[in-house]
Amino acid sequence: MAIQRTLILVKPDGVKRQLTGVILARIEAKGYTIAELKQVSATPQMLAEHYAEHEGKPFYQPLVDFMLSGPVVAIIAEGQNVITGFRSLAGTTDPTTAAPGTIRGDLGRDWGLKVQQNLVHGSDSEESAAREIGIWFA
Ligand SMILES: Nc1ncnc2c1ncn2[C@@H]1O[C@H](COP(=O)(O)OP(=O)(O)OP(=O)(O)O)[C@@H](O)[C@H]1O
Repeated sequence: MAIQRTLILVKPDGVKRQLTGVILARIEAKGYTIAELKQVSATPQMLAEHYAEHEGKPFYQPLVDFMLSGPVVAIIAEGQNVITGFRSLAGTTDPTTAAPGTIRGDLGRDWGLKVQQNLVHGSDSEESAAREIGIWFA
């Protein structure tokens, strides 16, 4: 498997809870390289592109509003199988049931939080990674 690049976001809940460093440490400890890193305030236009596949779903607008609620940290990570590997490191979408040992499983808290407050995003395919890197690192 060739070296891949993926787009990772530390979502506004992760930034507000000051977990950016912990999340970066887990990415680096896995052996992935941080190729690019920046804090960004997303725009509605960026989020419309990023979440285009979810447009029309009931959670779409709450998700967009949440992603506009504070800065995010955008990361390009590189490594062998990093696309699938990071999603495995992140854990399943819902932090309340994500496995221990994963970012969402260990750091997601049951505060009656919404599913969208799941700390991180990671691209799900090479096509998504290329598209999303274009949005966040235009
Ligand atoms: N049922 C839901 N209710 C509220 N928010 C949701 C729901 N399903 C998904 N989301 C939000 O939309 C995001 C994108 O959904 P998707 O199904 O692509 O999840 P994912 O692949 O686990 O997460 P991501 O793409 O952010 O890494 C999720 O990370 C979550 O923040």
